[in-house]
Amino acid sequence: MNPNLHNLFTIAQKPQRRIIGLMSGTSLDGLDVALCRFEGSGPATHVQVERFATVPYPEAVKAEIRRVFAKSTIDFEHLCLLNPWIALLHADIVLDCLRAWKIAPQDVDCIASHGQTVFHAPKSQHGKPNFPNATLQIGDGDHVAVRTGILTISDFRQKHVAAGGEGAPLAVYGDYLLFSKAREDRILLNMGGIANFTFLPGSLDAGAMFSTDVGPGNTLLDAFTQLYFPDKSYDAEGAIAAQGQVHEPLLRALLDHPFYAAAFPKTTGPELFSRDYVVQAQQRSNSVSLSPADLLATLVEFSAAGIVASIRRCFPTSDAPLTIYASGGGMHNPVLMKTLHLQLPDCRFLTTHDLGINPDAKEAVLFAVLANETLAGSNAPLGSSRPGIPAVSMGKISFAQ
Ligand SMILES: Nc1ncnc2c1ncn2[C@@H]1O[C@H](COP(=O)(O)OP(=O)(O)OP(=O)(O)O)[C@@H](O)[C@H]1O
Ligand SMILES: CC(=O)N[C@H]1[C@@H]2OC[C@@H](O2)[C@@H](O)[C@@H]1O[C@H](C)C(=O)O
Repeated sequence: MNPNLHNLFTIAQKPQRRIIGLMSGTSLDGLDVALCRFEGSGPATHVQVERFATVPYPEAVKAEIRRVFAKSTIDFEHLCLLNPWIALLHADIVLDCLRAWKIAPQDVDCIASHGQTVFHAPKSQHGKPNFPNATLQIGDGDHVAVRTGILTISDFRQKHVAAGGEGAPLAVYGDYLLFSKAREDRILLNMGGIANFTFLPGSLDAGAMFSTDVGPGNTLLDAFTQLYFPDKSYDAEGAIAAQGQVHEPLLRALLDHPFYAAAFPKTTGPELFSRDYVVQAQQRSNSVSLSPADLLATLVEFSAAGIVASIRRCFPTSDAPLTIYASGGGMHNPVLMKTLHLQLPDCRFLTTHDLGINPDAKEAVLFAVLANETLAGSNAPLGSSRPGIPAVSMGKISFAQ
């Protein structure tokens, strides 16, 4: 047998596995690195996050990624160069973390590498009838594996698309395995660049659960903060937005898009929710000369409105109090959180910390869960398939040798 396959077989059969989950999201703030210890798989998955770090990207790295990120016209050579460059950057960050944590690479069984999304194009967004759903993540897995010497599973989204999904959100698979609870309906709300949520029914019925994007989380807040305040990458604590007033006509114009009426599950990205999107809404609502504070206040309200409307669509009346477990950078924005509290007064807000997972680490952990399933789980982590949520295992395997 090829020794690589023998090694894979051995890892798959171990009672415990150490997997590093890597996530670099749409905010381009840095790489999340979660060292996880797994026991079991499927509904019997038990995960402990042994170490976690967010390693911020230097401005120069952000600038390189921004040259291709969510743009329909790019320098193609630059995209080609970024594919291995990002992989090597991520590999070196892993090696640095392991050194700092005093853990040898040989003591890690696998890296689960999301890579960097550079373009997301579900059919609903690209609108070209002869082309399928598509999404592109770069940061080649072979480069991560060879540089670190650690077996790497990467490029998780392509199988989802190939099997009928939009390539996102993949959170539903991990959320179901880690956070479902009998007799308790749960919402797992992640507020990254894009906001999404997973509904986990207390019935544990795999056919009833789903996750969906709901619109922008922080992406527009970051984009306009960076435009007006070039020395800031985001509006820390919502300090600028807190000084502004919501402009209602602009808010209505922002919400006037077919994405909001489309059925669940659905996905989106900064390709749609861009500066242009806001400028066009400003033109339609005669609000082009809004102050930065009023614009940011309106954009916070816009993010909150997408989240609230989607949750209300699932739960128009709240017979029993619904618990929302928040994660992602938006939970650190008090203005956004206050708006959500006000508009969902019947919901109880906790964070995934209350479920044993650091909310900043959650997405990186979810990719480690997907890798654990690919190694040791079944072919169908959810046990049943529903439109847009195919029952498939995900990720491509790269051997280190
Ligand atoms: N203290 C804070 N105050 C306000 N906003 C914050 C704070 N901390 C983080 N954020 C916001 O969270 C963002 C980062 O969130 P996160 O890391 O969850 O995004 P991501 O994983 O890149 O996105 P996605 O989940 O869409 O891929 C920052 O860019 C910023 O907008
Ligand atoms: C194409 C892509 O990278 N989508 C991300 C993005 O960031 C948040 C939201 O948009 C979500 O759909 C997805 O990531 C999470 C981790 C997911 O797949 O569940």
